[in-house]
Amino acid sequence: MSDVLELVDVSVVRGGRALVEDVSWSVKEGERWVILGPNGAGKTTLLNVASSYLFPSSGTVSVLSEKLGAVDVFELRPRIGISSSALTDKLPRSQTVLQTVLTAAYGMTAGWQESYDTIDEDRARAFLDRLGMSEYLDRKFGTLSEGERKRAQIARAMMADPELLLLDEPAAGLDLGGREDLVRRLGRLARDPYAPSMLMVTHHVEEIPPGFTHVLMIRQGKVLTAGPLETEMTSSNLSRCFGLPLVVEQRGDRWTASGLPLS
Ligand SMILES: Nc1ncnc2c1ncn2[C@@H]1O[C@H](COP(=O)(O)OP(=O)(O)OP(=O)(O)O)[C@@H](O)[C@H]1O
Repeated sequence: MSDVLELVDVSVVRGGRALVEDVSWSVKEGERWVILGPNGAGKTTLLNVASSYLFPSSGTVSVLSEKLGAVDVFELRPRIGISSSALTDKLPRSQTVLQTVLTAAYGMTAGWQESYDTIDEDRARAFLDRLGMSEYLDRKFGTLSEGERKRAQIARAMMADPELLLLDEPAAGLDLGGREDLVRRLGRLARDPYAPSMLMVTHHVEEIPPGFTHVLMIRQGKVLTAGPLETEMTSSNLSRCFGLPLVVEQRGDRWTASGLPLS
């Protein structure tokens, strides 16, 4: 299996402070990773490195077998699909949902032409359908609810046919139904052998879709553990990660966690 991501001794320093420190991490083709950690732990920083938008202060990074610093990032970035609230904020609110997804095929955030290839339009419709957004094609992106926006963004990230899909807190702000709907759809994607390798940042083990294979836990910029979910997703690791006693359980193909009662 080839390397999708290889970080060796990576640190990102800003204002004299390490946001992530000495991170070594390897992601192989086909793996689906969840990145867990408390607020400010460095999860988004890691994702920004993986997306090639942030270069490390020290250490080496290879993304899709290309070494950062030795590759033209403008050729690398179209191979990576990103769904994040930072990107949502850049998408024009007055564009339709269909246009919002279609523009991704051309590496743009805004539409600049009136007509698109039928084949691209068909793909955009198919991705939106897969995310349960068929009824929203002509709606203005800015009028969507939080959950609808998230689903449209994931369809958009898939549009460029990425080899690596990065999801930054895709279920944040969703109600219980919206979360469960999204987790099921992401689970279907995760189990699709033709789907790209996936990295997903979250705060909650309940949001880990079925079919995800690995977990990286990070705290204060340092990796606590990285490996298969079945061996690394333990109460002890999760308690160290979030800094309080937690019990994690697997129920079927989902995870739940809760704090121990105060004595
Ligand atoms: N450009 C910057 N300069 C200085 N500090 C920064 C910069 N960007 C991020 N940080 C800090 O780095 C730390 C890690 O940030 P990051 O966004 O990676 O954390 P996170 O784990 O994604 O957090 P959250 O769960 O709250 O989204 C935070 O303390 C943040 O304030």
